[in-house]
Amino acid sequence: MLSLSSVVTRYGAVHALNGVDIAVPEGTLTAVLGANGAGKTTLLRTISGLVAPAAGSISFDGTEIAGLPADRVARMGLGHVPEHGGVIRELTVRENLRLGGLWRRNLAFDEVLALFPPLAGKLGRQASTLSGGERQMLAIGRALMARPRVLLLDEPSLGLAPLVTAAIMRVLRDLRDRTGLTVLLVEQNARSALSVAERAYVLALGEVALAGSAESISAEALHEAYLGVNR
Ligand SMILES: Nc1ncnc2c1ncn2[C@@H]1O[C@H](COP(=O)(O)OP(=O)(O)OP(=O)(O)O)[C@@H](O)[C@H]1O
Repeated sequence: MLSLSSVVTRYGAVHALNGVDIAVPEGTLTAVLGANGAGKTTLLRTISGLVAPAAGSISFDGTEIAGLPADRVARMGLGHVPEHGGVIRELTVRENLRLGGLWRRNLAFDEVLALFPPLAGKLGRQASTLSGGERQMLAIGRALMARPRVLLLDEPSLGLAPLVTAAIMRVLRDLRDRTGLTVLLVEQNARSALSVAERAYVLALGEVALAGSAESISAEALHEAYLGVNR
């Protein structure tokens, strides 16, 4: 459904992505792991049109989307939850959710609240008063309001306690299982991501250092790929 081929993204002289090939099959949860600076955020920003790749191809449902503006990519059905969620703290939970579905007639309000019960009782609360976990739920909920076909998630576990992270991962798994949503999950928290993903890629210095089914990626191989051993 979504596939990247030989994608290169540069910031000036820095090659943040250096010829990346990644395939995200429809209805699956694919994880991209890697250390700080490996290129994970750049990968999602390149897919969603926030930065244009210098080379390579990104195909979404057979359409070439590399370099298209972010609003067009979003309307095609790619929802992006940025690092730290991008929730607007001054707005209420309800207002944040409404913003996510602004250009959709058929809002997914009740479905989103059913997925994240803690938000249902706090619709009138300012987002700044939420806990870290609730804010991440709101960020994911806001992206779901636009009824995306693919959800791109940038480190949803960042700064969250293990139990809260586990709850978020369960929601992602349920979404995939019940609605067939396709998810590309970028994480430093390899253990959490591998517990719900079918396939995983490990990025190191802008390149895919390791790829395979989630079960096939051993702790040792992960460690080596993170540390750049044998490179
Ligand atoms: N706007 C920018 N200008 C210049 N260099 C950048 C910019 N954004 C990222 N980089 C560099 O590109 C490389 C990849 O960064 P990126 O943020 O994609 O990695 P990451 O894996 O998401 O790391 P993190 O987990 O810290 O967010 C790093 O070397 C980073 O310093």
